[in-house]
Amino acid sequence: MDFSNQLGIFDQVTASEDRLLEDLLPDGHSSVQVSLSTLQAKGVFRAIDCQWIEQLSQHAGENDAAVLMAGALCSAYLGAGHICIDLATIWTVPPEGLSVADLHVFLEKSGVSNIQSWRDALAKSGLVSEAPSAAERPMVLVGTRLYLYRYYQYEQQVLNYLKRQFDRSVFDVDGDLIARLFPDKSDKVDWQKVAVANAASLLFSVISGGPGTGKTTTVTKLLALLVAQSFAQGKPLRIELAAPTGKAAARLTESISSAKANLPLSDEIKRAIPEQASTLHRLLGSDFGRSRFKHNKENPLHLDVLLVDEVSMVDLPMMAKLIDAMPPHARLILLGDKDQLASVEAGSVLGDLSFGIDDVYFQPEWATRLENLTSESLTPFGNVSAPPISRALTLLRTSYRFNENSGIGSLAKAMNAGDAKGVLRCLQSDHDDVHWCIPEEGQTKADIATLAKGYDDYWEAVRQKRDIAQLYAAFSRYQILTAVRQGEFGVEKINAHLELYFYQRGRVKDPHVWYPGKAVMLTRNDAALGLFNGDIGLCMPDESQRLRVWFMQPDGSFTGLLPSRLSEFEVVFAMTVHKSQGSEFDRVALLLPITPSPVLTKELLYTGITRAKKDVTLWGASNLIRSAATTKIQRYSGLVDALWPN
Ligand SMILES: Nc1ncnc2c1ncn2[C@@H]1O[C@H](COP(=O)(O)OP(=O)(O)OP(=O)(O)O)[C@@H](O)[C@H]1O
Repeated sequence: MDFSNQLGIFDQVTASEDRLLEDLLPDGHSSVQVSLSTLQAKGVFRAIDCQWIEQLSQHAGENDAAVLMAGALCSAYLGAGHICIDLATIWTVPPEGLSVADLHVFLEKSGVSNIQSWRDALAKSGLVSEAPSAAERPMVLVGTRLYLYRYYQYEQQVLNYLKRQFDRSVFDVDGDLIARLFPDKSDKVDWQKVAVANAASLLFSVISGGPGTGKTTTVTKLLALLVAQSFAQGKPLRIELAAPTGKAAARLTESISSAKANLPLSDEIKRAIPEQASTLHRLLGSDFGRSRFKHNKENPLHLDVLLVDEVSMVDLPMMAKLIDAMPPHARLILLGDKDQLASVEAGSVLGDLSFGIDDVYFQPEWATRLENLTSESLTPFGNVSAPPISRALTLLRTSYRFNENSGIGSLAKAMNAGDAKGVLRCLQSDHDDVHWCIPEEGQTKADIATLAKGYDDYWEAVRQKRDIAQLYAAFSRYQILTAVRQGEFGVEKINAHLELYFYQRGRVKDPHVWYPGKAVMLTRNDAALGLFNGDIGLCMPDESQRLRVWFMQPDGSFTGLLPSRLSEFEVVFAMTVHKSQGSEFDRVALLLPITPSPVLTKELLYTGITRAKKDVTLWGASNLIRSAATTKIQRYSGLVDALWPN
């Protein structure tokens, strides 16, 4: 039951005052229920967290407030993207909306006087198993970390897979072929070449890099090397390409096919490198509505090599299921930008895997092996304290899209480094490709007319009834990105204002119905239509003048659907930065709210800025930009400690 609805005044109370509220609640409710309801009203817990705890206490008979409070925190943190909670961390870094003092009052009321007593209560509970016990209980305790059982299992699946890879033997790699693929020599280390030699040596590898660092170029050469080696051995490879969203899959298809054209290899080898990428859901055989995929340990994927792009968007459950479905002999190559926002759902797998890679390179003997294969000077990068995971990782460190003088490149670099002064300096400089719009004193609304201007070309294409491919191209050249969903500067209001503005300018006849040029984004996967959350559709008449919503397929073709067939979607002249992951646009307008928000982090701004290929305009006040640049997202999991022990 949601007690907080009965007591709106909870919003106002602090932990020390909520004792009074016990008198207001119906008889028979314990102080833990009061605390949970108070914390729900404060936004620390969601209704679902409290319901879960109520079930645990009613059906499993758990009455220990220390356990129930920890369970609710575990559930709430999962909702915020964490895989687990750490009792020791929470003790000093309380959840958003609570002071340390308040948290301690709540915990004391739950019988917790220190971290050890909290841990002891959990260890004693019948609801908690203590690792390495395999007992299946709702929660698992590992040191001071507490997991919901299923998430502990996901993490273990990933860790066990990685540990198996660390023990595997290393493949022979054709160094001459690598030299052919990378004919150019320079004084600096060619990290693309190193990445190819590294990934070709292993069954599991990660290639990470910022925008334009040549991830696709590199991986296309890697696939070429693997194909050429397999031809030499007379064993053709089954290669599959995948990405988390339809858009990202379409982009991977496009980039692989253009990168292939430049390969200095025979047509036979080029033909054997596939171009067609699918979504991870489709690859695994999504059984929409069920959490289990058709492909799993019992029914593994039929492939020898799997390349997954945009891995920063892959959450922990999806990664665990993917790994589960990999045949033991097959190679898994993960590609992505470790510094981008983590997945919408729980975990930050790519960030955790590549946690120390900025500073830690390879174990010395591995650096020597790669040096022999590539003729690159890698000895200086040998590091005795590099953990086994470091062997699987290569970071591409040079951007070929943004040179030293590029505004976007410099802005992204400063943001990524958390260098607030550098960010502001870059915004104030006279780079052609970076613009800064500062809200005026007292401004409460976004400047819709200026934001809308970026769509002039698109509306012209709509007016001229250009074909859908041209329309799509025009739409993809510009995008307004918002940091938040709600409020005057949130995506919902901005889209509503934009539609109204387009209506007032005569571009839209009636914004309340479907109209030519309406742009929508699906907000749910739709198995029947073969469409995915995040897919973008543009409304235009077909040959018989019936309005249809056109979606681009991963192969670049278009499917037109009657608008009535779409159920869950939203207008997408503006989209959130989260939804823009996996896409790039020539020009981006990145709109920040005018009041501080916890979502304003360096990862969010970095992701938004790097969606722009040619031009970015940042709308926001300097204090918010400064604070975002120095705020880093932290997602708790056990992966970093397990993989990067030093
Ligand atoms: N070693 C190189 N030398 C010169 N140009 C390169 C090199 N590697 C990549 N490029 C060029 O840089 C651009 C970006 O390369 P690529 O698309 O492979 O990067 P990416 O990291 O996949 O980019 P994205 O940010 O779009 O994911 C392409 O035009 C590519 O041809």
